[in-house]
Amino acid sequence: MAYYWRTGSSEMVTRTVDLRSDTVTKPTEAMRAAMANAEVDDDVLGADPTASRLENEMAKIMGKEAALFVPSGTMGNLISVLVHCNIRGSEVILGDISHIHIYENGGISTIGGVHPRTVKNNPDGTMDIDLIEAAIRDPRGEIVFPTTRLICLENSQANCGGRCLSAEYTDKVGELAKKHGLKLHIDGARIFNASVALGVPVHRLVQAADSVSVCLSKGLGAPVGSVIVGSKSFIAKAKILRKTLGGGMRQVGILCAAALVAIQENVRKLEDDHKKAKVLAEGLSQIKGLKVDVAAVETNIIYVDIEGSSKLSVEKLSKNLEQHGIVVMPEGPMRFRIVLHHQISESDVQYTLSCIPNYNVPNIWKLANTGVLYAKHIEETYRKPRKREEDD
Ligand SMILES: Cc1ncc(COP(=O)(O)O)c(C=O)c1O
Ligand SMILES: C[C@@H](O)[C@H](N)C(=O)O
Repeated sequence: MAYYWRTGSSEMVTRTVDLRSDTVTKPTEAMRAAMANAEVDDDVLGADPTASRLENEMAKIMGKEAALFVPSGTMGNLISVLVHCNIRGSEVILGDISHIHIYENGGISTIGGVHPRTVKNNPDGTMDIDLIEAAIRDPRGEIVFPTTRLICLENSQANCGGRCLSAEYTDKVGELAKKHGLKLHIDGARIFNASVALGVPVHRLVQAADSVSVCLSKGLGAPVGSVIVGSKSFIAKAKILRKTLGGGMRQVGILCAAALVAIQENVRKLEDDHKKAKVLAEGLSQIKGLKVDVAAVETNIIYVDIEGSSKLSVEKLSKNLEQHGIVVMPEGPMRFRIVLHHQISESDVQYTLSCIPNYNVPNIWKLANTGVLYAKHIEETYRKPRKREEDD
């Protein structure tokens, strides 16, 4: 949605700063060109050549034997859990605020008949390893207990604010899984964000995992899709389940072509997303009535709490921001979420801050030493009609 914001003069300024999620990016010109020229074939009857290229590329990058393109991260997680837990009465251990448990309609249970066993997510995105071990069912109790078959991690952990799980922590969970004959799946919707933030290659971060679901449509900026990676035999079973769920698609190379561009062009932009998130979090933390844990902002996600004493509310603040063309994701009456992505520029960050009530502009100077644009530039930038920006 484009918003009109009347400036002091007669011009109208059209500007949208969409901070709801990193799923909102629009395909770049390069992605659109790749889609238009994609080599395609029927990916159900055989193999779409562009889909195969993407799958081979992703398997290599993630250090796994094979990969499979799927329409969404939700389907990627569902397929992975159901392949690992293909026996009735299976149970999966996962975080109590993990995406699989909170935002996927309970699909592992409603469709897969898999029982979730939650362990509390710590603020840093981890689950205590001793609590994971304590949650593993004792096989001697089989007459009353489900059977634990899988542990799921999420890296970065979105509901904890995009916190990153280290390779060492993941390895420890992997060792625990092996010790008990379990499998390990990682919801790696934003695994590339974690990799860049930690300075650890993705294949190292997921080394201990039997399967990973990687979103192409988030920070990587592809218009659609995810990829699951794992062993050849895992992917063979996943492919059948994908078809069962209706995820087998025909000339899917059109979507995979954009994803290949995303991998080539956007991984290198993630560090900037994280920097902008930090600057924005820093600026927000200085605003009376808002609470932000700046230190906890490790990647591209910021959670903002409105203090009870403040006259602000999420409803009021969102309305105010929307009048300036800025959209955020409400997470409750006094909490909202902001997610940075490659189509949010540094000046968008400063513009957002300058549109928040109680924000005293001089603070921007304080932020200036973080290499952020000056208030004057904002004045110039937002006071004249802007050209349509394709690739910010
Ligand atoms: C951590 C995490 N996992 C999985 C998903 C599901 O991805 P999708 O929206 O493509 O189904 C999301 C959502 O965006 C997510 O944030
Ligand atoms: C809302 C949630 O489902 C989505 N994964 C996001 O982060 O935007």
